[in-house]
Amino acid sequence: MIKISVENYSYQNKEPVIKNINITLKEGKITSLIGASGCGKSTFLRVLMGMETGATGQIEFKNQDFSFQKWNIKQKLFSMVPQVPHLLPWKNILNNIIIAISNEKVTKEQKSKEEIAINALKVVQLENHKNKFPDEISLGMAQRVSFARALVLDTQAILLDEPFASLDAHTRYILQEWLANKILETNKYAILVTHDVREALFLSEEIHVLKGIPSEINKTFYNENRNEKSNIKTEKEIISLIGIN
Ligand SMILES: Nc1ncnc2c1ncn2[C@@H]1O[C@H](COP(=O)(O)OP(=O)(O)OP(=O)(O)O)[C@@H](O)[C@H]1O
Repeated sequence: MIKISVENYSYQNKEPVIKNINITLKEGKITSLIGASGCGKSTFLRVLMGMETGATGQIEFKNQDFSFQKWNIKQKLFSMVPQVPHLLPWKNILNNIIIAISNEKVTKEQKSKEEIAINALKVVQLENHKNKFPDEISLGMAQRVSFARALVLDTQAILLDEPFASLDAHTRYILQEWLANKILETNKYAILVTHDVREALFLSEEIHVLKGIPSEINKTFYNENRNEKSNIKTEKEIISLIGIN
């Protein structure tokens, strides 16, 4: 498991945005964070990515403690799938993946960066489209490239910042199922930030509802039967807790 504790984070000495968010990620499972717009969900992921510095708290993984004071963008624990794919329009799909590992060292025994990237494209079933450019593929395909870019880094955990929000219902459903299976098969850890209560109930076994600024965990739901359709009562309770900021 990965134990995460963000005690405090504020932007440029302003009021704190996050206060005492403690969560534990479990292998092969997706943990969801849900909360009103502006409550600090993306900030939380950015702190974990090392994109925002100055947070206090720590991360514990395999009996090793990592303090946020020493945390930075070069950490190998987390990679992120953002809300929109942010592909480089002048590079083809393959090179959009390769660039994600451009700073990684490839040892003699390892495969070439191209092979690593092609394997990631196979996982998202896009290897036949590797020579296409971002404007030649659909949004759903671009989002799969974005998943491949996170997978290629082979980090322990994947942070998902509303990755399905801009997709049509059909593509969203297919990618959601695919994602849940991938996390399970590869024994990775994952955090999903979403506004969509049904998505959280469909994909995750633990759902934390955040509230307030600075945001704190208001309530945690344990959703052991995540695939069951009988979640309407829980769905209504979560919606009533989210409120607005
Ligand atoms: N770069 C920044 N500098 C200063 N304040 C920021 C910055 N980014 C976000 N904030 C503030 O931090 C708070 C949390 O923002 P954040 O984007 O993390 O919320 P969120 O829960 O992800 O919102 P949404 O669901 O709308 O994406 C907000 O009050 C926002 O205005």
